[in-house]
Amino acid sequence: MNRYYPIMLNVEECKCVVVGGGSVAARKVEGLLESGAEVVVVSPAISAGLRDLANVGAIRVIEREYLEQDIDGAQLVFAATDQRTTNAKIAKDARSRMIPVNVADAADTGSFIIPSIVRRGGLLLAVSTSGASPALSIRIKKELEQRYGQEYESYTKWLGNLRIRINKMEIDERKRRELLREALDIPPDSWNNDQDEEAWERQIAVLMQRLHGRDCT
Ligand SMILES: C[C@@]1(CC(=O)O)c2cc3[nH]c(cc4nc(cc5[nH]c(cc(n2)[C@H]1CCC(=O)O)[C@@](C)(CC(=O)O)[C@@H]5CCC(=O)O)C(CC(=O)O)=C4CCC(=O)O)c(CCC(=O)O)c3CC(=O)O
Ligand SMILES: NC(=O)C1=CN([C@@H]2O[C@H](COP(=O)(O)OP(=O)(O)OC[C@H]3O[C@@H](n4cnc5c(N)ncnc54)[C@H](O)[C@@H]3O)[C@@H](O)[C@H]2O)C=CC1
Repeated sequence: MNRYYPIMLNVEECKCVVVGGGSVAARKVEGLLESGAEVVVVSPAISAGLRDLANVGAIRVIEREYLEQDIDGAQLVFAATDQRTTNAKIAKDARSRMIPVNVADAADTGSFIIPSIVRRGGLLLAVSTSGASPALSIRIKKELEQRYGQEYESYTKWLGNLRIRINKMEIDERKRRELLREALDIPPDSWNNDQDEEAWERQIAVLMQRLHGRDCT
C-alpha cells in the first residue's frame, strides 16, 4: 500500500482537466469547482449534470475522445473514463509532463488520490484509506459530519480573525501561543465575526484575564 503524503493544494483559477463524462468524472468536477478551479472536461458523452454546468459556463467541455494535447498547461489531470487503456494512456502522458494525475480505475498508476471530505468554511476534514476502502472513508466522513456541525464555520473564522489580531500584538511568543490556545474554549455566543475593533480588543482582554486567572491558581 502507498504511504500517501497529504497536502492542501491551491487550484484557484488553475486549469484542471477531467477526462470522462460519467458519474465519477462529475464527482471530481464538483470537488474541483468547490476549490475554484478552472475545469475542462473531455469526453464524447457527458452526464446531464455536467451538461448543465457547461450551459451556465461553470466548466468547459470538449466533446470528443481524449487527445494528448488536452492536458497541455494543466495543473492536475483526472483519468475518469471507463476505458482502462485510455486511463492508462492519460496517466502516462501526464506523468511524462510531470503533471499530477488521478486515475479512477487504477490508483497505483496515478500520483494522487482524492479523500472524502467535510467542509465547514475554512475547516477542511479529509479522510482517506489510501485506496483500501472508499466505503470506510465515506462512513468516517459521515461520523465527522455529525461531530463537527455547521457552527465550526463561524468558530474557525472567528479563531482566524482573532489570530490575525493577536499576531500583531507585541507580546512574547509563549504568551501568544497561550492566548491562541485559550481562545479555543471561548463559547459560541462570542464567535462574532462582524464586530468592530473595540469589541475585538475587549475579547482579547477577556482572554488575557482568563490566562492571568489561570497563572495565579
Ligand atoms: C483510490 C481512489 C482513487 C480516487 O478516485 O481518487 C478510489 C478508487 C476507487 N473507488 C471505487 C469505488 C467507489 N468509490 C466511491 C466513492 C468515492 N471514492 C473516492 C475516492 C477514491 N476512490 C480514492 C481512494 C479514497 C480512499 O483512500 O479511501 C471518494 C472518497 C472521493 C471522490 O471520488 O471524490 C468518493 C466518496 C466521496 C464522498 O461521498 O465523500 C464509491 C461510493 C459511491 O460511488 O457511492 C464507490 C463504490 C463502493 C466501493 O467500491 O467501495 C473503485 C472501484 C470501481 C469499480 O468497482 O469499478 C475504485 C478503484 C479501485 O479501488 O481500484
Ligand atoms: N475512483 C472512484 O471513485 C471510482 C472509480 N470507478 C471507476 O471509474 C471509471 C468511470 O466510472 P463511471 O463514471 O461510473 O463510468 P461511466 O461509464 O458513467 O462514464 C465513462 C465516461 O468516459 C467517457 N469516455 C470513454 N472513452 C473515452 C475517451 N477515449 N476519451 C474521453 N472520454 C471517454 C464516456 O463517454 C463516459 O462519459 C470506471 O472505470 C470505474 O471502474 C467507479 C466508481 C468509483
